[in-house]
Amino acid sequence: MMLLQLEDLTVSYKTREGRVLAVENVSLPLEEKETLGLVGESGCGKSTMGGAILGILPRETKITGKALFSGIDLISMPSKRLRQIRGKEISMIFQDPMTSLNPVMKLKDHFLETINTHTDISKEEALALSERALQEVGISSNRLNDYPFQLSGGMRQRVMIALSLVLNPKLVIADEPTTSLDVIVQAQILQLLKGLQNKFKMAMILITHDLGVVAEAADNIGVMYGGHLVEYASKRKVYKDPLHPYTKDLLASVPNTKIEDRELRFIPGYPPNLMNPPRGCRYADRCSKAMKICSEKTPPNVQTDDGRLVKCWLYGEGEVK
Ligand SMILES: Nc1ncnc2c1ncn2[C@@H]1O[C@H](COP(=O)(O)OP(=O)(O)OP(=O)(O)O)[C@@H](O)[C@H]1O
Repeated sequence: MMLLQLEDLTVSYKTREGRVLAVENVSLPLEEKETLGLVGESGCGKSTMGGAILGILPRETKITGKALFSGIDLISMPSKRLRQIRGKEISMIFQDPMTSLNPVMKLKDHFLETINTHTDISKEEALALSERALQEVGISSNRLNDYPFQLSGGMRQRVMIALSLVLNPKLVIADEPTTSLDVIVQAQILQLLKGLQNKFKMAMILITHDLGVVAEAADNIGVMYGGHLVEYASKRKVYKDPLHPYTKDLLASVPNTKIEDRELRFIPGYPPNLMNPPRGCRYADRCSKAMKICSEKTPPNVQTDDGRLVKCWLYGEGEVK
């Protein structure tokens, strides 16, 4: 069943210098229990999409379009109702657990706060729930009396995961959950997340600039560039047969130990400034396949017969949106 459906999601930040069009006309589905990997270079709008779904962007941010969660639109929902959903049905894990954990609060108080916001169970029950959540992430329950600084980076991220799972959400949005960790800990955390996701049957949006992370964990992949969703497909199709020139270039720029004699390429140029985005395709000035129309008109969202989406003039008019 469909858990989340984004429809023409558009987000612009208000700044003193003008509007920043961080996300434009993004539509995509997310099924129950699915992992969607959202990838792209820094500044392409990935975190903004997560923030829009969670309703945690600055107040003056303009959001249009829909984010239908079990059929109910989160974007137009009153903030009080959204607060009830956030932390319970949809939870989040951020890159740096130190900024999300309160340094002067013991771990148990973090858990109690989350649980008390959403349920009216007794303190004993809440503590028992917290202990179980900690054990799920491989941390001994006697750590509940510790402060965040008493834990290593990897353990703090485990605590964040336990906190995000404690109320059994339907969706977890994980924004660069392993980026601040060293490689071995990264792999462990990713494995832990996948294991818990299977066990608790939740869906996950995994936001990352690291194609290695999504190769490991995602079912479907959304590739973002300059605020646009330029490609959306199953992981297998994205890796085996990418359609968008940006996806191809991105894959070619990833070191792959399995293909030893391949030449690694980097993508020359820079992503566009979203304060004043170029007309047409955002990738046109870096794209080796660019045609005249690419810098004149925004490409359509082309829906392929096998359920993929690509936003590129190379694939014709498609279903023009
Ligand atoms: N609070 C804000 N006010 C104004 N502009 C913002 C704000 N947050 C993000 N932006 C801008 O919105 C665009 C998208 O940023 P976003 O953080 O969503 O991208 P990202 O792909 O998640 O990148 P990163 O991985 O670096 O966080 C960027 O141009 C960024 O500068």
